Amino acid sequence: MNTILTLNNLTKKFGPLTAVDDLSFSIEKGNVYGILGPNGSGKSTTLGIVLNVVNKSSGNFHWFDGSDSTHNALKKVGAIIERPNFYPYMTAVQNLALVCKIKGVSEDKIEEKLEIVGLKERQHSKFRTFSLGMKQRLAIASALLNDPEILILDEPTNGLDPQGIHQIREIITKIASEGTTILLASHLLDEVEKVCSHVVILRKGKSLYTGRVDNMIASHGFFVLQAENMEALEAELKSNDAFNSIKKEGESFVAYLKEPMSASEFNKEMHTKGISLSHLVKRKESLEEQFLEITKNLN
Ligand SMILES: Nc1ncnc2c1ncn2[C@@H]1O[C@H](COP(=O)(O)OP(=O)(O)OP(=O)(O)O)[C@@H](O)[C@H]1O
Repeated sequence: MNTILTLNNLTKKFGPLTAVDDLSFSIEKGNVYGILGPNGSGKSTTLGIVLNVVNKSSGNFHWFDGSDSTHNALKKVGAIIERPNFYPYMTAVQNLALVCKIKGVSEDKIEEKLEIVGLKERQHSKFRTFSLGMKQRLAIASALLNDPEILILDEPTNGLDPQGIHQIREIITKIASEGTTILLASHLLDEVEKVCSHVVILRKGKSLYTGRVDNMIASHGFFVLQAENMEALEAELKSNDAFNSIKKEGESFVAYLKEPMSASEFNKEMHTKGISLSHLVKRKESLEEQFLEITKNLN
């Protein structure tokens, strides 16, 4: 049984607004999935539906092979879709012990899970003394207490400082490397590129792209370039992090972008580096245009 979650033509309407529009994708075991889209694109609503807190309007979804009720299947799912909510005057361990009682799982795992999220040393500190990043990490430990098949996170790094963001991303990567499937919603392209193997890009509730992140990155387009000084151009392209690869084609270099960049941006950058381009053409696949349209609203 390798499929964790399947969505078929899932749709959610709030009055006249279609928040999730005919969405279909599946989640396979062992991968890290990102649902990427700007605010209001339907990420949280999608998560809410599959977690049984929002009613769908049409379409369907099922967990695992579909033989269990959603209610039972969700016992194998760990999810954080709201701000972590623990008792401020209780310690990390005491809060997790309470979660174990509520979920009906053994307290044996508390130490191991605190270790995974880097909170073992602070296990006896009261929740109210925790930074936002620590609170988020405790929430992850809490969601892991029943050894779920899949961990679901809604905007896991929202509001955190750069160090907190880095820690959370490292923890997600570590949990995934140990075999837990992950589904996270994010409005940050950068986050999805860093953490996820697969992505569903949403705009206005519709999926624009579903597939591997590396295939998506390969479709940012490419520049066809010539310069007065081709050696200087080649050296610059080789050292420029914006490109996946470069190749010589006739009199030109072809440079494949790994991140969105317009021709005029690149031209300006070359100009400031003293490289005068005599030929600059950008070619892009249609996905890239869709992608840029989404990402211009991000960050
Ligand atoms: N309970 C509700 N009643 C009416 N409209 C809603 C409700 N919940 C969400 N919406 C609308 O559905 C659309 C999708 O919202 P959703 O929260 O799923 O998007 P999102 O991508 O998660 O964005 P954000 O990151 O801002 O939460 C938005 O236009 C939102 O205003």
